[in-house]
Formats: sequence, structure tokens, C-alpha cells
Amino acid sequence: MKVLKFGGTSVGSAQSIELLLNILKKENEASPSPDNKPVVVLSAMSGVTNQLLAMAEDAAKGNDFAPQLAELEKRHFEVVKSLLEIQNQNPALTRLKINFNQLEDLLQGILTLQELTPKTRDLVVSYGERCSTLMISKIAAQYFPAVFVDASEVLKTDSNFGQAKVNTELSEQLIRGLYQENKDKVLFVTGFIASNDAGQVTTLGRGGSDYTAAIFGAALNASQIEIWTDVNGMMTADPRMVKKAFSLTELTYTEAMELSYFGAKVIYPPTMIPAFFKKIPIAIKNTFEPDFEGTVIKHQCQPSPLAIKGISSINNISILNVEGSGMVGKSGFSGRLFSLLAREQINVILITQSSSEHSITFAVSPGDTDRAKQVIEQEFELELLAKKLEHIDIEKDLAILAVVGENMKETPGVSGKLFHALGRNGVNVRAIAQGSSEYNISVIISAIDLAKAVNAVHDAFFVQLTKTLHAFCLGTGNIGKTMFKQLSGHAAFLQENNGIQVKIVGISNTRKMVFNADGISLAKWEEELDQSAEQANLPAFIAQMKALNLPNCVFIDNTASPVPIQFYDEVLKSTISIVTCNKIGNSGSYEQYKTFKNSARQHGVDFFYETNVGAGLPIIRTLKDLMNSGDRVQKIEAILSGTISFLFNNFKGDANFHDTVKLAQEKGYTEPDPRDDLRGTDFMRKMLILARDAGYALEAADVVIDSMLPQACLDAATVDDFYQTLKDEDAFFAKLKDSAQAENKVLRYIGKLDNGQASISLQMVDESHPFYMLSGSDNIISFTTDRYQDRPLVVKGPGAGAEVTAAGVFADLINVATA
Ligand SMILES: NC(=O)c1ccc[n+]([C@@H]2O[C@H](COP(=O)([O-])OP(=O)(O)OC[C@H]3O[C@@H](n4cnc5c(N)ncnc54)[C@H](O)[C@@H]3O)[C@@H](O)[C@H]2O)c1
Ligand SMILES: N[C@@H](CCO)C(=O)O
Ligand code: NA
Repeated sequence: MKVLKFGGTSVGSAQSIELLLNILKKENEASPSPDNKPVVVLSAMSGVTNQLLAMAEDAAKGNDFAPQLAELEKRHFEVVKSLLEIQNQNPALTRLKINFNQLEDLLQGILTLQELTPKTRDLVVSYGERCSTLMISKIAAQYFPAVFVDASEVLKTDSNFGQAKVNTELSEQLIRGLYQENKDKVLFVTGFIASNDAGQVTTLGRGGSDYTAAIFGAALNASQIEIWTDVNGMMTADPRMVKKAFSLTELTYTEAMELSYFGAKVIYPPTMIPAFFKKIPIAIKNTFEPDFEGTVIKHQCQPSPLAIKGISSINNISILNVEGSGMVGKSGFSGRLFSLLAREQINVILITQSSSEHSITFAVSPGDTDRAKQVIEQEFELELLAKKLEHIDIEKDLAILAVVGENMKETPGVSGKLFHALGRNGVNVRAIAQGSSEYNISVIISAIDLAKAVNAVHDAFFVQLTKTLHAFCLGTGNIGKTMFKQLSGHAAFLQENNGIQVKIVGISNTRKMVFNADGISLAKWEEELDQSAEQANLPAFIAQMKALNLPNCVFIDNTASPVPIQFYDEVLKSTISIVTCNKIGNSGSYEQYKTFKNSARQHGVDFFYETNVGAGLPIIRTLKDLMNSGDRVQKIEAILSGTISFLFNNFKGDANFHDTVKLAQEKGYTEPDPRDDLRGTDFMRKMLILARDAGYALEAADVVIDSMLPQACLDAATVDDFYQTLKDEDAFFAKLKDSAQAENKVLRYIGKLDNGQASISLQMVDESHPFYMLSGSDNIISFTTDRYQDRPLVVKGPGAGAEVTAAGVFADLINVATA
């Protein structure tokens, strides 16, 4: 036989009661034998217990309760009228009316005496379950034999009103007798209520109806206890905080206890104990989605590859830290401390003590914090005076996050994964506790970081789910636009094959900015940005990015502007990774370059800039691998301007220089300002970045640039003027071209780093030169190193253009996700 318990929302309205009846009809049909009819335990209609308590308290203050009582009566009557055949309504309404009359007398008594004792309070609230259960049993009796049971007749307790303790042996005996007497009927039992020896009504405290169900289940050796509620079972985390939280199919009793202790309020752990002793499975099911399998809590689960079952949390706690030499080696100290707190009824949520025994830290609810400090100061007054105890410090606005699961027992790496996820997201851990049972690791963190932390930890442990990267993007020009297009086209693949989802949460260009924590649509980002009411404001953009405090955050700089660079360090220090194709950051002062590297390292985040040199070509990465594996760069020779490479590969025959530059710009090879390319500035930046990554502390002025332009072009004040000078100087460029052609050579603008000396010069090379054979916007780089000495390591390919650059930014982004 089964015990089915339905909570307040499941009995809260005529609609939900119909759903409940459908479930029970099926259950009754499935158990035709008179020996295994189900037992149904019901709560009060949602909100009714609180209303009853409020009415009783109001009455005790001398206030009128009549309107609330009338409303309560009406709510029950309406259910009867809509769900019971008209000819059956009168007897049910009469029985309900008797209940409401008794309740009225009782409240009137409270009003007259202006006194509310715990005993009377229990009696008042018992009418919630009595009315709902009576009413539903009458409705159910239309479909199958059903009988109403007032649990106070069989559940026997002590007289601790409000939280009575059950006399298990006696109660189980009475329950078995009752079940035998009603073998062929479905019992409808009031949850939550019981009675003492004198027959006075008591209640079972928090989670009382679940407890009633568990006691009935244990007494009758039920095959299963089903707790029907309004959610899909127990979940991996609080679904209001973690959108990706999912329902767990199975949990052990221990795991369920650990998970429910913090957070997951689906079931109140102590209520499971009777089922636990008898190894009866408890299924958590959803009345509003009855076909969903829900969660089964049982003695032993199927083996699972996952290290944890879920993450629970408490979003508001304080800690007290008691510190002093007086505690070292003193065995009675913590005993005195925690007995004191127990005496004062201060609930201690978590305790940690350093092995030096110099301090004890424990967590309490915010409401208990100040009182805890006060009573400790009183109790340990002498120790404080003698300085054996130095401080009792309070820290507020904290939260607890706990990962839970029996599998973590004897599995190395669980705490490593937890702390890696927290560290990478800049979440500071204030205290840690792990029971030696190894079912739970709890950390105390700042309350403002809780949502970010739970999401990051959820992503880290449930790797079968998609990991979400939250990206904030600056720049919607040539590269930015192309990157969005690529992201959009590749999103499904990434999700399916790599389990990565990139959510663009913020976008800004120089005009506007837009935010959407749920992700800006990659198909409509232009519209969303255009329609945004927010004018671009970089400090506000950065502030908003920090304030959102999202997990796995990346800042992408696709601008050519010096302005964002000012914020890089702040961004990295906020534990947000950076991906940038903007070369201005790394080619500023050497000190600044070092600062970015150090900040990224210290804060455990990434600073990726592959596209700073050779666009998407793997140049930065290659150099990094060489350096990391202990090689030493002796010499670099390279062509690193895609624009100039394109110019010399196309400035042939009849072509004129001016038009060829225009074409390079149209093809998206040039910088937003093409003077940066032709004057060698862009190339210089790349040489500088390479030199620095190769271990040389160069400044921009150390790179010797042999200009390929006549003075007039160098002096041009605007881009238009510059193009004009290119026309004016046509003869100069034509001569350059002809002289190379005359010698069967080609023009190449070549950078060199030799023993720490960096230079760029215009050269004419013949076909014997390794850089002779280049086409399009090709870059080429040759590394001569201690290990690649006789034959250098060469990387070659298109080194400019929106597609290859955006692809490089994209690849960096995915590298952040997988780090
Ligand atoms: N074109 C290439 O082949 C290539 C290769 C490697 C690297 N890059 C780098 O890519 C970057 C972008 O180049 P692009 O051609 O896309 O430039 P672009 O001029 O087309 O776009 C730049 C974007 O940045 C925005 N922007 C500028 N300042 C800003 C600020 N302060 N705040 C917010 N937004 C700002 C602009 O509004 C614009 O949307 C440059 O740093 C360039 O060096 C380009
Ligand atoms: N303008 C740059 C883009 C690649 O960094 C070039 O021409 O090389
Ligand atoms: Na590159």
C-alpha cells in the first residue's frame, strides 16, 4: 500500500482538487485489493493555517475576526458547491458548518479572555486540516469508498503544544487498527494534527503533514510514501537562482537531508525519519504535472558518475568569530560556548575551528547575531578581562553554499573543483566546513556573490549541462559585427559538441549601449542596440558589468580605441577575463603590459589577445608555447602588416598606389585609420608585443621604423588629406615599384627582432628569399630559437580581414570557456 500526502497548494482550489482526485482515482484503481488501499494525508488549503493563526492573534488583541472567518467559510463552501453533486452537498455543508461554528465559539472565547495559549492555538489551527480533509473526503466518496479520519484519534503525543512529540508505539498500533477496520476504503487523514493523553489537540510543528504521512507509512509498512507538491521534485539547486537547475531522479535519505537542510524546501528532513528507519522510499511528485517522474528518496541509489547531487544554500547568515589564546588546548571551552548557545536557543548553523585552536567561527541566523555576541560576552566576561579571549567579531550579510552528495566520499578533486569555480569567479571564501562524513562541503561567502557562486559551481559540477559564458562586448564595427555573425552561426554546434553557450549580456559602441542578463539576441542585436535608451558611457558600462556579478564573465574589446584600455586592470581585478583584438593595450608602456599580465594571473582569469598579431593566425599562442616549454627566442623575422602585404602583392602592372590602399581598406584589412598601417604604427605595435612576449622589456620608441612613405604622407592631418597625398606622390610609389620590377624583386616590409633589437624596414627581395612567395594579405613569421635553430619555425597565412580576425577573437573566447 501507498501513503499519498498532498500539500496546501494541491488542495488550495477546486481546480487543484480535481487534479488530486484524478491522481487518487488512478491510484485506487491500481490497488483493487482491500488489503492495499492507499492512505491519503492532506494539508490545510494554502494560506489557511496562517489565516487561522492571524485570526487567533487578532482575537487575543480584542479585534474582530468575523470577516476573515466568513471568508474562510466561503472558500470551503465554494469548493463543495463546484465539486460535489448537488444532492450530496447538504450533508457535507452541514458538517463543515459545524466545524466553522466550533471555530467561531473558540475564537469568541479567545476574544473574551484576550488570551491565546499554545494549547488553544493548536486547537484553532487544527480546523485548517479538519475542514480541507473532511471536504475532500466527501468529494472523493462520489468516486470510490472513502472515509474521513481525524488524526487526533490515532496519533498520540506528549503535551508540548506546537511541536508535540509522537508516542510512536501507541500511535502505530492505533493506526494499524484503524486501517484494518476500514480495509476496503481509502482513508483521508488530516495532516499535522494529533492529540495528547487527555485527548487535547496538539500539532507536530514544521513539516507536520509530511511527518503524519511518514508515521502512517511506517506503521503500515507502506511500499512508498508520495509527497505531492507543486514542484517537480528536488532539484540540483534553487531554480529561482539557477535557471539550469534540474530535477533529480534519485537521492539517498542522507543526501535529501543534507540538501533540504539548507535551501531545497520541498521536504523538511526530520519528517523523513520514520520512513528512513523502515527504508520506505519517498517520492516527491508534482500534482500539476502528475506524469513527471519526480524524485525518489531511498536507502540506496543507482551508481551515478556525478560527484555531487546538488547545491544548497542559505542566503542570509552571520558569522561570529571568537578568538584568543585562552582556547588553545582547553578542552572545555567549546563545550561551554556551545552549551551556552543551546541554552539560549541560538541555532548554530555551521562551525569551523582552526587547528591552532586559536579561533572558532560559527554561523547563526541574522536575528540571533547580536544576542549571541551579548551572551558570549556575559558568559566569558572574566576571560575577556584577562585577555584570554581577545575578540568576538561579527560579520553580517553572508551566505552559505554547500555541495552535497554521497559520491564525493573518497572522490578526490571535489573540493578542488568547488574552489576553482569560486576562485575563477572572484568569490572570496570566508570559512569552510566539511563533515568527516564527506557528504557535504559548505563554504561561507558574501551574500552578494551567492547567485553568481551557485551558478558557477552548478556549471562546474554538472558538466553534462551547457556551460554559459556571459560576454560584454565593446565595438560593433568591422570585427565586432563579424564576431556576432560567427557566434550566431556556430551557437548550435558549440552547445551540442562543446557544451558551451555564449550569452551576450552587454554591447556598446560609441553611440549606444544595451544590457540583457538573459542574453541579447544574436539575430537582433543591432535593433536592440539601436532601440536602447541608454547612451554609450564606458564607466557606466563597466560598472553595470560588475554590478550584474554574473558567473563566467568575459569582457571583449573589439574597438581600436585607447579608452577601454584604462579599464582593463579594473576588469581583471574584478575577476573578469578579457579577450581583445585591440593592440593599444599591450603596446602601451611596458609597465602597463606587465600590470595586465600580473592582474590576470593574480585573479585567476584569462587575458587573451591572439588577434593582436597576425589576426587569427596562431602566433601569440605559438610563442607562448615556445616560452612556456623553456625555449629561447634568438630571432624573429616577420611580415605582420596584412595591409602592406596586400599592397605589395597587388601594386603591380598598371595599378596605382592610392587605389590599391583604398581597395585594402574596402576589404577590411586596414585599421579604422589606414595611416596606422602605412606609417608602420600597427606593425610597430605587433613587433613590440612579440618582443615583450619573447621576454624583452621594450618600449615603443625602441622599435626602429624605416618609413616607406614620403614626408608629405606622414604629415597628413586627416585620412582624406592622407589619401590626397597618396595621389600626389604617385610618382614616388611608381618609382619604387619599377625599381623592384627592374631587378626581378618584390617589395617587402619586414620586421626583425634580433637579440632584443627590434626594427622594421622596407626591403626588395628576390625569389631566393623565404618571404618572396606571399600573396593576398598574407603574414609570415619565422621564429629562430634555441630549439628551432637550423630551420626556423614558420607560421604563414592571411593576417588581416574581418573573418579571420573575428574567428581569432571567437577562438580566444572559447578558450576562456574551457579554462
Ligand atoms: N581588420 C583586421 O584585420 C584586424 C585584425 C586584427 C585586429 N584588428 C583590430 O580590431 C579592432 C577593431 O577594428 P574594426 O575594423 O572592427 O574597427 P571599426 O572602426 O570598424 O569598429 C570599432 C568599433 O568600436 C567602437 N568603439 C570605439 N571606441 C569605443 C569606446 N570607447 N567605447 C565603445 N565602443 C567604441 C566603435 O563604435 C565601433 O563600433 C582594432 O583594434 C583593430 O586593430 C583588426
Ligand atoms: N590592419 C591590420 C589588421 C591585422 O592586425 C593589418 O593590416 O595587418
Ligand atoms: Na594571431
